[in-house]
Amino acid sequence: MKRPLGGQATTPVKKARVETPAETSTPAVNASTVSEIAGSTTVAAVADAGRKRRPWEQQQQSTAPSVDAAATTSAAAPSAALPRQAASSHTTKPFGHAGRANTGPDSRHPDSSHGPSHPRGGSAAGAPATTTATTPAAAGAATTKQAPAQRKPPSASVVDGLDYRGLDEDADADLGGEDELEDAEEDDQSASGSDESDASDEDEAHEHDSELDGSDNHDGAQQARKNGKQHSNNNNNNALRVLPRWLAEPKMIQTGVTIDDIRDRLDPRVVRALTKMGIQSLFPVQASLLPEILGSASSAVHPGDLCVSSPTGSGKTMAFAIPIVNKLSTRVVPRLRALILQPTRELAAQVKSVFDSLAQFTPLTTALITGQLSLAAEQDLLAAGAPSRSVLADSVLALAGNRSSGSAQQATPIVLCDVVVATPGRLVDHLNCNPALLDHLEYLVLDEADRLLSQSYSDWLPRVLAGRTTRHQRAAAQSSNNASATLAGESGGVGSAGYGMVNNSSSHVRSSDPTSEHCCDNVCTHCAATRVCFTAHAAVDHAQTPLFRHPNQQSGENRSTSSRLPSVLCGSAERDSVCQTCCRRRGRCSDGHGHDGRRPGAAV
Ligand SMILES: Nc1ncnc2c1ncn2[C@@H]1O[C@H](COP(=O)(O)OP(=O)(O)OP(=O)(O)O)[C@@H](O)[C@H]1O
Repeated sequence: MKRPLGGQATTPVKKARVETPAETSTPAVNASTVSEIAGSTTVAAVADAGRKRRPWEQQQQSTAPSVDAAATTSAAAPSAALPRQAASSHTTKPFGHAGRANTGPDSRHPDSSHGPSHPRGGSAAGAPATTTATTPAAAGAATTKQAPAQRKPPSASVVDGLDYRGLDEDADADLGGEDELEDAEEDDQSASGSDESDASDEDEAHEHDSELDGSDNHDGAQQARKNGKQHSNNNNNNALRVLPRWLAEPKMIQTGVTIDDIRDRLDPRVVRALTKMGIQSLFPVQASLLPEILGSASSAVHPGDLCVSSPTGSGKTMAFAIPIVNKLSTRVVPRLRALILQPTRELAAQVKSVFDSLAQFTPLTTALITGQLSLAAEQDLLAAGAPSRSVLADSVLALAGNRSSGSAQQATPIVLCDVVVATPGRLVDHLNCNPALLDHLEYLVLDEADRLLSQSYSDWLPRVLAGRTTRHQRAAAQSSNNASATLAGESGGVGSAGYGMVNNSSSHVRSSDPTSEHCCDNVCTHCAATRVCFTAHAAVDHAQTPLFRHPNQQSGENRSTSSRLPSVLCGSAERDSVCQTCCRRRGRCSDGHGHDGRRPGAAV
């Protein structure tokens, strides 16, 4: 019974494809993209509806359309093969355009909060369901002029759940901002017309839905802009801004960086270890960090504090382990120069194995201090570096004059391992036994920093800072050269005078100033791949914690010159793989995780 209609509808579709290749490419893309979401059956309905309008559209251009003609055309759209829902939509909508608008967005967005604005089934009499369709002439014009343009952007932009129409169409007007985050916030405010608290789930969903519901309005806004009279940023943002700028325009970093690209800055023994480990190219977080850190190390300018936040498994451990091993591999006298703190024993053991692998061709040793052994046994590890190196340890101790070779006890044990991976509680135990434990510390890594700082037991942090202070004061008192004078003037430097990098304040601002854009450059990495923001905005949060503040530093002191702790700070947890500043500003995490807006480390 419906077969003739269906047959009539099918034929023009194929003809349309042949006659206008440029136009047929758009429905083809539309069908393929929608099919991923709506399924092939619905796609056929959508595609057929679009194509079957063409004969009618041509008629619309030559003669004034009537409601009857439109109804007849739309009634011809569904074929017997179409699903009931699709057929119903086309039957009740007087115009193919309205029918498609009802079917398309609904099928693309299962949650479809805009559904009520397009009542499913409409009126039995075929009353227009949208404003566009209430005036036949206007509807005809809109259909013939807007249908091809309208199909392309929504289907291409929403298929992955993201909308980039603003980028494609308004790049000239929207890309002028300097502070992306601030711009995004302003955009949000201008779009919603209210304060930050309005940028909640509901508001964002409303924005999105409004964008999709008002596809006709969207086209109208496009047309208005093309007329050139309403070309202002505000209007564009109101019409097209769906995603915040920081999410729609992630910073892109160079990919495909290989070990060969940084080979000249790596110790050959480290390269050999990496090759043996099967690492040939760098993960994005490594490609972003390693050139920065290694370059600074080779030029004897310390990179300063770094705060990195990236998802679990993205390669952060290597990102800080490679430069540390590379730098320490040339040391002469073994001393504890790198301390990596982990929230759990298991994580500590994993990181130790990474350091062992990386340093396997170097004399560096790594000790695991997690409380799994007795305190005395761990002290032996620290003193010997490794059991196999006890002879060397004795020799060095003898040279140092701390004890004669073979003596049973020492007053102040010297730590001869180069790297210590510890849990905070056990570290404090050792600090109690040996206040000079961190005397030679150059690198402090707080891995999983948010977990470390959120632990109820956080006494370790002032103890570590106190250890730095002791060393700092001792260096200032014992030496009067420039380096130590600089140390005395700097609050927070734990680097020894021999390291020679804490006295170049200008070079420190670049990466130790958590508010600088360069800091963002250092750590904004995976956004493009994961569509989540984990930028250096988090660094601002971390920097506001006491972690970066020297005990003698006043709260109002300039952070860029005070946070001279030569460290690489990697903080991450799955919950915090989204920029927390953005979370607070948006009222939620962009990945759907809840966030209480509490500053990381606030409990400290
Ligand atoms: N450049 C690389 N090439 C190949 N594999 C790598 C590379 N970097 C790291 N890996 C591997 O990827 C895995 C995850 O790396 P890693 O543990 O460093 O990630 P992570 O971000 O530190 O994770 P977590 O947040 O759990 O600490 C490890 O098995 C590691 O060996």
